[in-house]
Amino acid sequence: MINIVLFGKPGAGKGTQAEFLKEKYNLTHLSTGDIFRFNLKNDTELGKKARVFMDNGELVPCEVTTAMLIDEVKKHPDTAGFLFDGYPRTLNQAEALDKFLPTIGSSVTATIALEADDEILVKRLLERGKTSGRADDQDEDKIRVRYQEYNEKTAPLIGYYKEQNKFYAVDGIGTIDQITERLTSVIDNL
Ligand SMILES: Nc1ncnc2c1ncn2[C@@H]1O[C@H](COP(=O)(O)OP(=O)(O)O)[C@@H](O)[C@H]1O
Repeated sequence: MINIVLFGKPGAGKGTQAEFLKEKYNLTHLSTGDIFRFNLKNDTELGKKARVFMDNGELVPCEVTTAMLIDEVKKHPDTAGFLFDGYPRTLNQAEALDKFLPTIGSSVTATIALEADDEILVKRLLERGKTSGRADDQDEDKIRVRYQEYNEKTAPLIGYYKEQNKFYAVDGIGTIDQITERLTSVIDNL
């Protein structure tokens, strides 16, 4: 089983690249943002718990997120592997994943970061906000909160995965194809 964590700041292109990678490597794509948005739209219990955090650009509490992620993983017992997109986003979540995956005989294979400059990303998100209908993409203040969350809570994961020799970074600026190419060359050499 191959498990890839796609890592990057909001707007770095994780979702776009995940669409290509999941086809190429036959992976199950789990996007916590997409799962939360689905639950928000359908007004589920989970959606009710997540809404206020998401609308403000804050992270949803780890207990809620991890329980949801584990449930999703368990729905795919026969998969060739997972492409985690948006999870883990805190050290607590990374540790939870490292505890859980061995219970299904697996582990994180690699974490690959899409790197890009904040100012470019903020512009991309505001552009996306015009068509995506995502409340968290339409307001620059909320976008800034997401970057603050990233810097405080998510950036420390780089060190966590480097210590395990599982961290790779690729340049996230270029055409979609160029970036897919960079990601596949990392994965093919794992
Ligand atoms: N692993 C996570 N832990 C906590 N909250 C999360 C997680 N993944 C997604 N969320 C919530 O969903 C929102 C949108 O997620 P996502 O679409 O991945 O955002 P982004 O475009 O900012 O990368 C986040 O701002 C956060 O509120």
